[in-house]
Amino acid sequence: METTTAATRSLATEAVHAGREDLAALGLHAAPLDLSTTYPSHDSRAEAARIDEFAATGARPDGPPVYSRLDNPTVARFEDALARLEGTEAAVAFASGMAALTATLLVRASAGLRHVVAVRPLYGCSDHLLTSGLLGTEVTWVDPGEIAEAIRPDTGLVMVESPANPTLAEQDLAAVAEAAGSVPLLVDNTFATPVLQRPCESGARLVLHSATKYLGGHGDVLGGVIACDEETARQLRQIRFATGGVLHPLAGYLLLRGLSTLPVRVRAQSATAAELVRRLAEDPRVTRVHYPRIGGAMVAFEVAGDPHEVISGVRLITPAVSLGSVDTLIQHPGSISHRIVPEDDRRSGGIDEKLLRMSVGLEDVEDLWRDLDAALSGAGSAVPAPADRPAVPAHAVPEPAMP
Ligand code: MET
Repeated sequence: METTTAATRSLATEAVHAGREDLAALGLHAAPLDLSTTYPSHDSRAEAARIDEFAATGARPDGPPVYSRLDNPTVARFEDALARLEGTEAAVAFASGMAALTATLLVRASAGLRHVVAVRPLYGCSDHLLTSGLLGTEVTWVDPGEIAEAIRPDTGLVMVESPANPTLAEQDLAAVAEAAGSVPLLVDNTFATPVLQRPCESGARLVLHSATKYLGGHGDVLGGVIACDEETARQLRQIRFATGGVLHPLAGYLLLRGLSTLPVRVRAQSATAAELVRRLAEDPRVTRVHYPRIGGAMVAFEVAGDPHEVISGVRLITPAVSLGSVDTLIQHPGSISHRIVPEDDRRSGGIDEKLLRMSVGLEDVEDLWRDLDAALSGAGSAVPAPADRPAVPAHAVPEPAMP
């Protein structure tokens, strides 16, 4: 049931082996980290030919690399592994998820297809990039049922995020792909990860990840990636070379390592999230809980009281934007992740001002619940801000008991 269409090996096996098949033959166990920005060659005729070939096709150059804005072997390992997990022919990595989305929009706009049809909510900065028209694109925001009728001759992309940031609203991806017809569908799969959902199996042509989140998994690497067919990957590589939004090789190294534990992290974090959802749903201090049918480690909930008091009250849970790390994070989308989206647009995307978004980590569920329970009661709301705080240990909340 976990097999990908591209291989007979299970997802768990691919997570630890994909992108590393040549290591034993190289006499290596861990993937090498190649930090070279440039590569020596006495054969400039051959280098010229490789550059010509890349400019003409966007295919990954054969032979020795030329320059790291064009191609990097460590990043390529991460790309190969992610493509395998998503069941796509290729993947192209970028400096961030926003760089990945930018490159996708530029690929389509450079073909004269500047119009995008999109469904709210999306991650706040994705919404902003489309709404602002910063890249010369134009967006039509629609309900899922209106996609087909919104498509125009110059529509280059249909975009959805499912489960969506921050409400966890889900789309029927097969129905959306059907409605998109011949227009490529881009699905932001950051929240689900390929462990829970592989959008290309439902007809999506491109899958976007903020690799910063679950793929990296430890809150210490910024990156983005598009998984897609090789023809699209070639266009994305050409845009990446021209605009320079490359992933750093150290980030590529960390992301490849992060993929090894992605299936176990997602499963363990999802089990804890499901238990927290059960408790939140029964709690009178919580007016609504959002949790997707496919599961996952993201939980969103609306509180009866002041959501800012919950943020100020957590002690074990980190009050910070971002998600997908081994530790639990909580944030107020109206103030941070979706602040850049105008309030009316937030509302039309179902983002209530009482909504909190929590990314559940690998801590013990009882420790998390104790912290959340205290924060919901406003127990920590009287604690002064760090600058005014007397010299007490930062971890005044008891350390989690070890089993
Ligand atoms: C800069 S705000 C958001 C970062 C991240 N994409 C999130 O949704 O948390």
